[in-house]
Amino acid sequence: MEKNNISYIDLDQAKAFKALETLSPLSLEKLLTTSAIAEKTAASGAGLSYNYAAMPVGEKQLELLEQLTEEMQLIGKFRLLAAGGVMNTGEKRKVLHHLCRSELVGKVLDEKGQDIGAFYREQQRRFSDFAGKVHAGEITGSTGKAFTTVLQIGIGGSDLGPRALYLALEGAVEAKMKGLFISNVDPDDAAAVLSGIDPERTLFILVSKSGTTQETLTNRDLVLSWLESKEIPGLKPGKQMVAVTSATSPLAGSDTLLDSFYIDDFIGGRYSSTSAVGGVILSLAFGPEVFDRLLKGAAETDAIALNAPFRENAPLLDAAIGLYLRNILHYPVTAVLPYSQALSRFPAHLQQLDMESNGKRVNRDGKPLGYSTGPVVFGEPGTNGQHSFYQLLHQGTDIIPLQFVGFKKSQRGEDRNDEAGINSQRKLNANLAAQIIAFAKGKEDVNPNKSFPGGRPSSLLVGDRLSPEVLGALLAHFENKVMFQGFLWNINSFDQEGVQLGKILTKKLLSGETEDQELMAFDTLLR
Ligand SMILES: O=P(O)(O)OC[C@H]1O[C@H](O)[C@H](O)[C@@H](O)[C@@H]1O
Repeated sequence: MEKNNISYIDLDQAKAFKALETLSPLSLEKLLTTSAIAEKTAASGAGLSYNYAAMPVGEKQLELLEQLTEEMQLIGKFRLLAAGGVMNTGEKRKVLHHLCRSELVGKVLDEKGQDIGAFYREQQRRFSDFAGKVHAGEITGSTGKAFTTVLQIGIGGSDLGPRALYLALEGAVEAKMKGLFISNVDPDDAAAVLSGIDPERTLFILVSKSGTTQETLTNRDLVLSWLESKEIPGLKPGKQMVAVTSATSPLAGSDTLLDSFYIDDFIGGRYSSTSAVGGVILSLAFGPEVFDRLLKGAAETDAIALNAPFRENAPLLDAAIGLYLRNILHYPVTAVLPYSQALSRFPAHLQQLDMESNGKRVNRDGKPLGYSTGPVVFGEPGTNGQHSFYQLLHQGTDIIPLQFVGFKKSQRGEDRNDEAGINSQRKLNANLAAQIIAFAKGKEDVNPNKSFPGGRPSSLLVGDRLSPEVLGALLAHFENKVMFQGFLWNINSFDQEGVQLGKILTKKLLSGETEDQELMAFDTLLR
């Protein structure tokens, strides 16, 4: 037992988990009733609700899952994390992305006694003030023209979350600036984006927490050279750019740039969308007040995740049921299917959030695990996915649990009734409801090729409309679900050693230091 009365045991040592393993699986068809649909629901933030009536868990499973969350002390671990506990055991760091939204359990001080939350709020005040001055024309491009476009240069957590949130907000609120993104080191990415912008009116945001990421530094240099190449009188490339980085990075304190905004090492890349990493572009593109609304929604979900009892705690329930699917029913894959085109890049963000957090094979102390951990995550918006991979989901040989997301209203409210008086939003959600039932119940047919096995589980997160608050809640729902599952697997969800080897081999190859014959042979194929 460590201090704070928190103990860390592997999942397969938990009594409740062993008891879960003894239960026989339940028939989804028997569990799925209209009363279950009415009752098996829990709240997340900003009015989001999580329905798990089409998941294969009955009363006994839910009781044992609740016991498991208590035995593994999930809430105590969350409280410890939010209070500044060193929960990133691989890098010996605190994990403080929640602090960007609220002081969930009060102030958090660093080793020098500084208030870390105050630092985050000061940075938010700075970039909010900066955005206001850009919108007012008080801050312009180096040739005196107003900025109309904001272009983020970053990759991984410095791109996926911010890009997903930008696209999700485009239809929710009036944009003040056009947002664009360059991430891949593939020169065609930058060339395609740069071909469509006005260099004098584009503000570049260079985002790299470490300040050392090869793709981002390469694209920074490419953009600065591109600006130089335009030979526009008076244009100073560095003064068309701001940086977002950690105070310890080589990019910190650059005086060649227009300004810099900071995060610290306690904000992990895939958890950084509610820090300056997402906040600068979202405040410039939509206004600081919109970013504030997003933070408010996320804070509501954080509070539910920390304080609500199990059956009323959507992130905790979602995490526990996901554990059951992964470690009792042994499903290695899950799909997140948002029935909202605005969330087109949200599954891509969740791939990094979930798979980079929980794609681990040793526990938080480095001991190899004897059970499965993070699932493969994929997804596309509905209804498009129905015309792509739903064949496998319905009639394939493997069961893939599904996580649907839906909204009662469209964002823009621009719709049309057809001759039967049915509008597009109604058709979108009728498809969603129909898919849940088709997956769960299936359909028998004398022709095996036309029969649907059913028994394919799904959950549904539903909100009224995808507003900034609901988007913040959705983001925090999955961040907290991933965190809780990491606690259940007793792993460190907050470092990412698995991405280092590829980088090392690339660096050796490019510097001519490698002696790996096979690596050089493949490199030759590509030159
Ligand atoms: O923000 P940066 O330091 O440039 O890192 C960008 C990304 O690259 C790393 O390889 C990690 O896998 C990600 O977690 C991180 O978000």
